[in-house]
Amino acid sequence: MSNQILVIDDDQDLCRVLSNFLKKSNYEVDVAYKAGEALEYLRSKSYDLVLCDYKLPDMTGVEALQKIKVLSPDVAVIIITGYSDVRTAVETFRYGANDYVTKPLYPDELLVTVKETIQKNQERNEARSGKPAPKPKKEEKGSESQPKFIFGRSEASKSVQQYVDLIGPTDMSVLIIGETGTGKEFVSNSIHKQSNRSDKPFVAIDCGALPKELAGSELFGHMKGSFTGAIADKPGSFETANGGTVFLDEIGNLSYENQVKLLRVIQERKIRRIGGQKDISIDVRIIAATNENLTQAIRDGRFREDLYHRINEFKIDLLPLRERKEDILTFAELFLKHANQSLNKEVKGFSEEVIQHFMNYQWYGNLRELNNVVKRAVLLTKGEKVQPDALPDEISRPRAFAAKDNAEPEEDSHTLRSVSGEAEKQAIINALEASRYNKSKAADLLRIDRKTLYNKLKLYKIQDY
Ligand SMILES: Nc1ncnc2c1ncn2[C@@H]1O[C@H](COP(=O)(O)OP(=O)(O)OP(=O)(O)O)[C@@H](O)[C@H]1O
Repeated sequence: MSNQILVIDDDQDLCRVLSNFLKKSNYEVDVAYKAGEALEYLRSKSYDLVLCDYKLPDMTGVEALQKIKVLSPDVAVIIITGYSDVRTAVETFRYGANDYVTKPLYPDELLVTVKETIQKNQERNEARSGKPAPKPKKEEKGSESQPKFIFGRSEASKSVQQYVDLIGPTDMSVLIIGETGTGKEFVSNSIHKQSNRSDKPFVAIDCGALPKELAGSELFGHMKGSFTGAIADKPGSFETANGGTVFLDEIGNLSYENQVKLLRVIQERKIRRIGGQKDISIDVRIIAATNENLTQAIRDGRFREDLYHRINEFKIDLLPLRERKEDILTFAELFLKHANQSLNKEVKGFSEEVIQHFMNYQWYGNLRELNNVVKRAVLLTKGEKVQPDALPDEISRPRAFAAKDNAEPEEDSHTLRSVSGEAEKQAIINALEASRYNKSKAADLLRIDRKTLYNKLKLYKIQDY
C-alpha cells in the first residue's frame, strides 16, 4: 500500500503542485490549508508523514506540531520553512519534528527527504513496538557506498569517540548534552552498539514529542480498559527494550509523574503497566539526551534532582558545530557523497569560497542543517564543484544579512513605525473632525504648527476639505 501524506500549507498553489508531484511519485496525499483543518484529517485517518509549513495562519509551527503529535504520536513530520526562518524553525526538533525542507522546494530533493524520513520513522516505530531491527546490508566490496555516520576529526569529536569506546561496554547511564542536530542519537546508538546488549533492542523515545496524556502508556504500557482508548493490553517501550537500551531524547520534557516512574525503573528495575496489578522486572540501560540546561530545570522545580544524578553517571557534551570547525569539512564531504548517491549526481567537491562560507557560518541546526545545505547545493550544482551561488544567501552573503538584521525594519503593516504612523493619522483625522475641518484649530488641538499639519496631511494623503 502506498504511503499516506498530509500537506499543510496556506499557499494553495504550492499545495496543488506538491500534491500532484507526490501523487505522481505514488504517494496518497491530502491537503489542508490551515492547522485546524489538518487536525480534522488526523482525527479520522492515519498518515505516514505530515509536511507542515512553519508559518500557518491559525497556529505557530510548534503549536501545530504538538497538536499533531497528540492525535498521531507515531507520524513523521517534515517542516517546510524559508531559509531565513531556519534558525527558529530548528526549535521544532525539540518537539518531535523529523526534518525540514526549505523554500523554494525542489522536487528531487523533497522526494529524497520524504523517502528517507518515512523509512527512518518506520524503523523507529517498529523498534518501539518490538519488531526486530532489519539486519544492516553488507557493503559490497569496492562499492561506492559510504558509512552513514562518522565521528568528526576535531579534538572534541575524538574525545567523544574515546568516551563511547570506554563506557560503551559498561552498564552506566549516560547523559548526552548538545544542541539540536549535533548527533545525540547517533552517539547514543554507538554506545549501544559497543555494549554487550548490542544484539538486544535499541529503543529511541522522543520525550519532547510525547503528548503528556500518552507518555505514561508509551513508556510503561497499559492494560485493556485502563483508560478510554486502551482497547488491548500494550507493553510500553521499557518492556519492549528489555535486555537492551532505552534512549530518552529531550528528557527534560518528561512530566513530573513520569520522572517518578522512571526513577523507579532505575532504582528498583521494575515497572507497572497503567492499570496493571503486578510489577514486571526490567533490565534496560538508559541513555538520556537534552539540549536544555537541566540544572536550571532542577532549580525551577521542573526536573527531579535525584533522577538527574541517576541518569548522569557519565556525561558527554557534544559541542555545536561552530565550536568544532575542524569537523565542518569532514562532514560536508560525507554529506556530499550521500547527496551524490541519493540524487544521482557526480559533484566532486566544494570551491574554496564555499569552504570559507561554511567555516564562517553559525550552523544553528548543526549537522542536520549542514546535511540539508549540502544536499540542496549538490542538486543545484552543474559543474564539478559547489559554488557560492548554490548556497542560501544567508550563508553566501552573510554581510548583507548582518546589515539587514541591524537595519530599520521595513515598512509593512506590522512594523512599529507603521503602527505609530497609523495612530498619528487617526489623531489628525479626529482633530480635523473635532474642529470641523478648521486647520488652525486642528493644529492647536494637536499642539503642532499649521505648517507641520499641512506636511502631515500630505504625508498621510488625508483629503483636504
Ligand atoms: N555523526 C554523524 N554522522 C553523520 N551524520 C550525522 C551525525 N550526527 C548527526 N548527523 C546528521 O544530523 C541529523 C541529526 O542527527 P541526530 O538526530 O543524531 O541529532 P540530535 O542531536 O539527536 O538531534 P535532535 O536534538 O534534533 O534530536 C542526522 O539525521 C544526520 O543527518
